[in-house]
Amino acid sequence: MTGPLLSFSEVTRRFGTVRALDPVTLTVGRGEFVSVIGPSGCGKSTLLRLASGLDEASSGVVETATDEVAYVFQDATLMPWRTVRRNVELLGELSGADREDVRVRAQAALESVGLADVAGRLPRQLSGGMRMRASLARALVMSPALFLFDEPFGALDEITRTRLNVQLMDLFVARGFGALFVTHSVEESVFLSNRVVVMSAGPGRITAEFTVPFAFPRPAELRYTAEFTGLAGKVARALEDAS
Ligand SMILES: Nc1ncnc2c1ncn2[C@@H]1O[C@H](COP(=O)(O)OP(=O)(O)OP(=O)(O)O)[C@@H](O)[C@H]1O
Repeated sequence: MTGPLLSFSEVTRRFGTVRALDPVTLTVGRGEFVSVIGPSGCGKSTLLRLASGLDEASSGVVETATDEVAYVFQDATLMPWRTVRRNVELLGELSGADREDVRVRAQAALESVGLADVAGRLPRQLSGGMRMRASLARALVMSPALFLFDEPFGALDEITRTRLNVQLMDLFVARGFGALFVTHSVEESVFLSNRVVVMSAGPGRITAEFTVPFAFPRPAELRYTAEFTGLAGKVARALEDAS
């Protein structure tokens, strides 16, 4: 299939008198990782809700070229009484897929996020980073074509976050999904993305867009190179201008 996986064409969203989004035009291609960065309240979560169908645009058109969409939140939202494995199997179970097939896919997803050894534990027996990896594995079971991420690593410490960035990038390279990734971290956005979109608030609109030229897979050390810090500096300046 050709054409973008996700597209916003001149999309606005109003809540009463609040203009949450001014016309926003944005696409995510197949196998493309796009980050959205912007000050609090600029409409990032609104964009994701529109993309997922949880909310409707006031005007303009939102189109997704796939039904296989996964939504990953900052809160891992695991069921506390289910083991990690049973949590990871949950979406497969709910989809009515064959039990054995779900078990095999869950095992593969657990292995791909490095949680196979702790699959028998309950969520409260995991660290915050492990819980987020379990949340990712649960989404991966459905092999989504499009991932929507709402600040998935925002609550984690810097070292864990950096590790999970590398792990997510590896998954992106291996699985080739498209992603719309909301973050407050400039470094994270540049490290993960093909493209970084900067939004400003009041009303939310796109004020800058950067193409990230580094080839995948990207080594963690990329962050310390002059090319990386130079581009991150440009994104940071655009973010300051937007705030
Ligand atoms: N259901 C709603 N009712 C009224 N106003 C809303 C609603 N949802 C969002 N808004 C408003 O729309 C604007 C954008 O909100 P949104 O949550 O998309 O911002 P955000 O960029 O994700 O913020 P943050 O970075 O703080 O999570 C804000 O002004 C917010 O108050």
